[in-house]
Amino acid sequence: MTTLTLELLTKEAFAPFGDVIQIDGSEWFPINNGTTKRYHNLGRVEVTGEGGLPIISMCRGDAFQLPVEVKMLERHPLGSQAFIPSSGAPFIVVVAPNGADDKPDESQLKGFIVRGDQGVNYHRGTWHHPLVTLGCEGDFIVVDRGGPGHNCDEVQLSQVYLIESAPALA
Ligand SMILES: NC(=O)N[C@@H](O)C(=O)O
Ligand code: NI
Repeated sequence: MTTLTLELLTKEAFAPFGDVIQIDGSEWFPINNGTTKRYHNLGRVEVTGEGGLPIISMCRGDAFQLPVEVKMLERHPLGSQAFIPSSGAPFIVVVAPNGADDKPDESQLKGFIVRGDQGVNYHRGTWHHPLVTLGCEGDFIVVDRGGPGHNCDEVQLSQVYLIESAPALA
């Protein structure tokens, strides 16, 4: 068993894996006669494959408590997948680049603690752990691919990675 240390989520650190959907630090322009700030194009929705279409869903994640065991990762080969908190719950994101064997490169496994005002948009094919809402139940808006075809590869990791702590959230 190996300890996985979480880091705070930043756009830069997450860039190889996807987009960070947040207002803080993002550019905006005025719309609606100046009464609304539009934070435009914070994430790229990708949909491929015959009959695929972008859909909007919601998820209610159970409250996980530390320590959290990471035993598997998944990826969606046909589309991106975004999780945007709608109830302000923090969550844990675990990602890995693809390895030469077309499985997660565990040597580059990364874990992030995500504030309840940050969302993530996994690029198509990014290896990630399913939703882990931390400390309380959490509601999320999910934007991903609907339609026919196989769109979820799951892989058991070579060992269990243990998340025992998380940095304090600002
Ligand atoms: N399938 C689904 O809605 N969620 C998972 O893909 C996940 O990443 O949590
Ligand atoms: Ni997923």
